[in-house]
Amino acid sequence: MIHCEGLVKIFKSEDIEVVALQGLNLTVEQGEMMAIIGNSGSGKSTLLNMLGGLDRPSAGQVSVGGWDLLKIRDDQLVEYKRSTVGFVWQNNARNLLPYLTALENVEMPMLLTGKLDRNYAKELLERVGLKERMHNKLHQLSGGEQQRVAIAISLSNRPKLLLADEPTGSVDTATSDQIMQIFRQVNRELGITVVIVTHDLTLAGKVDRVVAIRDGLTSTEFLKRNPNLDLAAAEGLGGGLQEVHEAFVVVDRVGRLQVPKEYLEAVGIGGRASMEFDGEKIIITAPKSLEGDQ
Ligand SMILES: Nc1ncnc2c1ncn2[C@@H]1O[C@H](COP(=O)(O)OP(=O)(O)OP(=O)(O)O)[C@@H](O)[C@H]1O
Repeated sequence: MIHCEGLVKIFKSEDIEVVALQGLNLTVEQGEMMAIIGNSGSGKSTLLNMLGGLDRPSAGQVSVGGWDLLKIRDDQLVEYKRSTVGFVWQNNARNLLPYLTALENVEMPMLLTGKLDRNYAKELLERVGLKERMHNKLHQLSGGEQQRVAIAISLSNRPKLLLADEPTGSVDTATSDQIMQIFRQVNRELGITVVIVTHDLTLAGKVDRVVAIRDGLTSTEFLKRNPNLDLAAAEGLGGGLQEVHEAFVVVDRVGRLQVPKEYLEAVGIGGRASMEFDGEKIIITAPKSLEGDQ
């Protein structure tokens, strides 16, 4: 569904250049539900904006569902956004119109694309558990309910890919669980690929695969130890990333990998390292010739 290779995004202003993505590789299979984690400034939102067609990459390869997002023309980009992706943000005010009802809010993007389907809009609101509230105005709904309307809106164009940027950032734990359950259902029942960007490690513990981004590159990948483990069981384990997942370092096609800074500092590696292969393990140490200087 998603394929990024050597993806680069550079922001340029007057005389400053920020390299937000430095050659990022990422593959997401159709029908996957996965999370992307990383510290503030690591490039998560930049990546999501590229995938959502909200911003253009500077270089590298990025394709989503057969669309080449580097070469895509502006008119094709409009079609891509209409037909392929749905977006959920932390700040749902960006998606919603307060003076309209929940149902009218879901119908609005359908009206704009000339594809009004009231029954489908109602079905989506039922899917997110708002059957009884669909005729309420937005300001009569709680923050969590509004976020669920935002999810229904993101599905109104029948996307193949749902992108969520900190979707539970401003709701309580119970609502956050409810939202994750909705994502899981949408993923399983409608076959929509779901990519969630988050800081929240307990949230990340509830998906099958987590990819960590550091300095605009994928660094570590966490895979669920037991893919059959359901959400409730994962919660019983604390739902944390380490309990549920096993961590792997990401090695790209040409053999590059990121060694965590703490490890490098602990063994005193600066600009160079020695590497040995003992037939089984690859051992990276501080350069032999410099050992005396450490
Ligand atoms: N429009 C922009 N112009 C200039 N620099 C930008 C722009 N957008 C992002 N950046 C820079 O790119 C880098 C990555 O930012 P990004 O927002 O993708 O990080 P993030 O991981 O999503 O962070 P957060 O979790 O705080 O949202 C940061 O150094 C940021 O300052």
